[in-house]
Amino acid sequence: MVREFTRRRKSPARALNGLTLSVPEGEVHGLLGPNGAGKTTLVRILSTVLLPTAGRAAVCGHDVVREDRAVRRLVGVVFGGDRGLYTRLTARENLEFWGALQKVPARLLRARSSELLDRLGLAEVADRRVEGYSRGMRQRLHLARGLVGEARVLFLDEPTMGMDPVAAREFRTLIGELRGEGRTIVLATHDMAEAQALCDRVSFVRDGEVVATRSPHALTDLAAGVEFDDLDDAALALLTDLPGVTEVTVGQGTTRVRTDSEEALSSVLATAVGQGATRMRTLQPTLEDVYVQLIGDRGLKV
Ligand SMILES: Nc1ncnc2c1ncn2[C@@H]1O[C@H](COP(=O)(O)OP(=O)(O)OP(=O)(O)O)[C@@H](O)[C@H]1O
Repeated sequence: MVREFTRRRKSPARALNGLTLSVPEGEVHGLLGPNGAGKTTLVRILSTVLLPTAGRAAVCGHDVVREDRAVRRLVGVVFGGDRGLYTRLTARENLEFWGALQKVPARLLRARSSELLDRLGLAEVADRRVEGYSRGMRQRLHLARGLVGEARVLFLDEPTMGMDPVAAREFRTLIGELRGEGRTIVLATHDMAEAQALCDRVSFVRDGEVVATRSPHALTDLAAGVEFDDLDDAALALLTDLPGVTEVTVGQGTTRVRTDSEEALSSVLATAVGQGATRMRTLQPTLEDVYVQLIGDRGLKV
């Protein structure tokens, strides 16, 4: 899929540059990538608020352009931060407003709003204006809003942004529950631990393209590495030249070698042992290591 934004006196900005992605029903799929990679643009197209410049996308078999009404009935969108809530209304009024827009019949809407407010721990404050809510409460209300139309597919764009750790953990538990109900969830996040904890698969997005899609477990294999205590220069030179070695760093008395596969890691181990290495530790890579390896440092600094 391609999406361009026209700019004054400049060539158009290409937010999506031939991005291809397929998410099976019931999966929690993470979108990871630096600022400006195109994650929000993708979520906006899939939730029908933005048209693609070229290419096609479908949600549960419905084309997001030709069958936008059907898609809107199926999806819920939850943005992080303060976007999209009416702060002068109460939580209940916000939900009833959004539900009415989604054409949920009035009686059902009242019952569903109460149920959601209860489920998300907002029952006691349901009739207070949202302007007095903490960020965590607002985020939970956002999630309720995404669910008021009984969405089968949820798009969450940095949903725990700015939440304190306890609120974020509670929120993740909720997302786990929603997954348990068989909903499909697409989660754009900058939080590696969050992606690792929640996602069945993650896609790394860079410059409007998907650079890799794997399970968090398989992705961390990508960045597999090992640390040696006692390597001489000859051994170092041999290791550096092995296929699949992506990084060799020498620190105080230790050498870290990272590879792009388990296979490459095996040949690193065999070579190092052949060169007399005796002390070694495997490095447990995190998604953050993979992110830096695939995307570079850029995204983490912003
Ligand atoms: N309405 C717009 N007008 C012009 N350019 C836009 C518009 N929306 C997005 N872009 C550009 O498209 C690119 C992708 O932006 P997008 O918001 O999709 O990235 P993102 O991956 O969600 O980033 P972040 O992590 O910061 O939310 C950026 O270069 C951005 O400047």
